[in-house]
Amino acid sequence: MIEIDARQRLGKTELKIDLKVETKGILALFGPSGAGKTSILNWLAGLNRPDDGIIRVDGQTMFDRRAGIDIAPERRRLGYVFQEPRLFPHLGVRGNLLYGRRLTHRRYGTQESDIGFDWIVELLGIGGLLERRIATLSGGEKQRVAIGRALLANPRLLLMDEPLAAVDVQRKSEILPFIEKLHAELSVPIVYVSHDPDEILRLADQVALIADGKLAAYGDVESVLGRLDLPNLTDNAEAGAVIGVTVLAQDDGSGLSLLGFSGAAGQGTACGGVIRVGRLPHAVGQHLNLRILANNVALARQPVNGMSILNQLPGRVSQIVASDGPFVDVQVDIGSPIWARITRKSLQELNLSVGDNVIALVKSAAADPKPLR
Ligand SMILES: Nc1ncnc2c1ncn2[C@@H]1O[C@H](COP(=O)(O)OP(=O)(O)OP(=O)(O)O)[C@@H](O)[C@H]1O
Repeated sequence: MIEIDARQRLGKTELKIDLKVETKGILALFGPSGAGKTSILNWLAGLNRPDDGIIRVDGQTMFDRRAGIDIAPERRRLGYVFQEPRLFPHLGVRGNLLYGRRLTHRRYGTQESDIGFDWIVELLGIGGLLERRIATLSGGEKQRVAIGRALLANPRLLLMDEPLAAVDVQRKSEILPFIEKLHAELSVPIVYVSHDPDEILRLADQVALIADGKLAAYGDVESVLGRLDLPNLTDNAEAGAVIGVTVLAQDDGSGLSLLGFSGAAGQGTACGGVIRVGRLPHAVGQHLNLRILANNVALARQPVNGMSILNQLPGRVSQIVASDGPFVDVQVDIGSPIWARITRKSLQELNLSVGDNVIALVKSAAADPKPLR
């Protein structure tokens, strides 16, 4: 369990967080630049001290202002991966990796790290780099070595501060699968800072949305990324919904993938269905998180003939949220809730109310699924 109940004045921002979460899987700290995400990570690491409050990890008090407890960073048994890999230039790849392990042995007297050297090297795909000098590595390779070094110190918790922020798109797609593998194959829980909704969609189990120094929302990926007010609370995230789907089939003829989703039990509404999207590289049977942006969903009263949109999903209107301006957001329960952003004029012309049956029209190109573990 990670327990944070602390506050700190940081320039103009008052960072004040009350958060208790299970240390399990990946907790994402998500939010716009300057929201306070890194400062929270630094509270956990002991690199930054709250003005008041407590920080506990798995029952051990790391910081308690009033009790005068402030465990030194190196005694907290936390791994830290920074935006820029901070490797020792003189040690080489093997030397950097062994440094983490030696440190653990010296500090905690363990004979052998819980996490084996060979296994980590294989998991991170860095076997071919062991004898290389740090200066000869690409940004993505350096970051993988930095992750390996942090893990070989046998941390109880791995802190990652936007580890993909400093690498280009190509490298990002090279490193992401390794972080997914860490999650799948290691039991080390991770606190992962990011402002990128795609990374959150792909990696997170739980999301704490931080905005202006406060916890604006906390929950699973579906509930946090599915918030209508997401654009107001983040830099760039559009409003939309996240639904869990399974790859049902690959249609080579049409170049499309068929994704199945199931209905929410006991709601008496639609019982799930199939969404067609552009061909995905995933195997049949794989579970994915599919994010459908509200701007990519239209509504109709009846099934529509002679139209380019392939996905016509029957559902029922469950919420209508008006905002300033010409648009309204309509939530439709197609088995899972999705959002459609339509004009106020269309809402009037369709004469829609909560409880009405509608067809949600979802463009195949709109979907951007991310694998779930
Ligand atoms: N030592 C400090 N003194 C004054 N202000 C600070 C200090 N450290 C951070 N801040 C301010 O506190 C706020 C939160 O910073 P923090 O780096 O935690 O945000 P963040 O969400 O991680 O942002 P980013 O994604 O840009 O790294 C910012 O407004 C920052 O300028």
